[in-house]
Amino acid sequence: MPTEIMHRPEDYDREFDPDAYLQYYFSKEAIERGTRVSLFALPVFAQILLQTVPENERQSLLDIGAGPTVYSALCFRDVVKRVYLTDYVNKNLEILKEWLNKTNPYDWCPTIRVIKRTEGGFPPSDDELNVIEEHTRGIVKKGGILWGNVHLHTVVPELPIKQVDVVLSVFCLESACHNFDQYINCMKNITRHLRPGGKFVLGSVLEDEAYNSGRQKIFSLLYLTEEMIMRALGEADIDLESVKKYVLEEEGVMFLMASKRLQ
Ligand SMILES: C[S@@+](CC[C@H](N)C(=O)[O-])C[C@H]1O[C@@H](n2cnc3c(N)ncnc32)[C@H](O)[C@@H]1O
Repeated sequence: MPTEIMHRPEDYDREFDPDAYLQYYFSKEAIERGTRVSLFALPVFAQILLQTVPENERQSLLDIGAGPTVYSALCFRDVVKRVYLTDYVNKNLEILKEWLNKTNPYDWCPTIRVIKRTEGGFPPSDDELNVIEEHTRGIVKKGGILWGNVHLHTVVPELPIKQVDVVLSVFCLESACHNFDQYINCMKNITRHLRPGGKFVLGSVLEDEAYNSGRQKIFSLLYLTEEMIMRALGEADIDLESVKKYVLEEEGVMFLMASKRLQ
């Protein structure tokens, strides 16, 4: 048996394959094989924001480490007016731009169907799916597709700090960090974009050290416990009393939403 190569955080630009990732996690077959837990958690958080935050306080959302995926924008399409999708890997940004310009054949309808199922109501028609995707394109056009690096003080250099209403990051930090000190630092970097009182949404793998990014290309993960993540959030000005979290032990993931402290 060949030994699998373990890719490291510094290998993303060279080794991450957006097509393999989408195929493995978001193709019709993958979605039917086992639903992505993100597609359960994010619509629930979106609904909470819709019901509890006044419209003028939820104008913008920044997804850090979106990869080639647009599901965050799909889930929050009725919550905010502008979505910024960002990633470190230029190949991912190219796929996102192709989606925006409708030149990428990738089919997001299976994902939208699952999001709609979580949201409740009747199964959507094909026309409804198209309307949802078009509306989502509109809010990403108002925001943008931008490069970012969680190791930078200003993660997305084109965006000012302390301005965004909702910062979201799913399965990114544990991919990008070698050790816990780096993780804490990156957590501070990403929440710096959030305005005081803004909402932070995090999806994280728990207690694992590697994942398959598609076609058996394995990347390392920083081993994290729930306690470590809470400690990092506390150091990054997140109000720990405000944390609403879902821990899915079987899946080895945690999703949470919390507020940034007012000062
Ligand atoms: C496991 S994928 C998650 C993608 C997407 N958020 C999702 O939920 O499917 C990890 C992502 O983190 C990005 N990433 C890795 N290092 C990064 C860094 N230093 N700064 C920003 N993003 C990074 C990768 O390019 C990749 O898109």
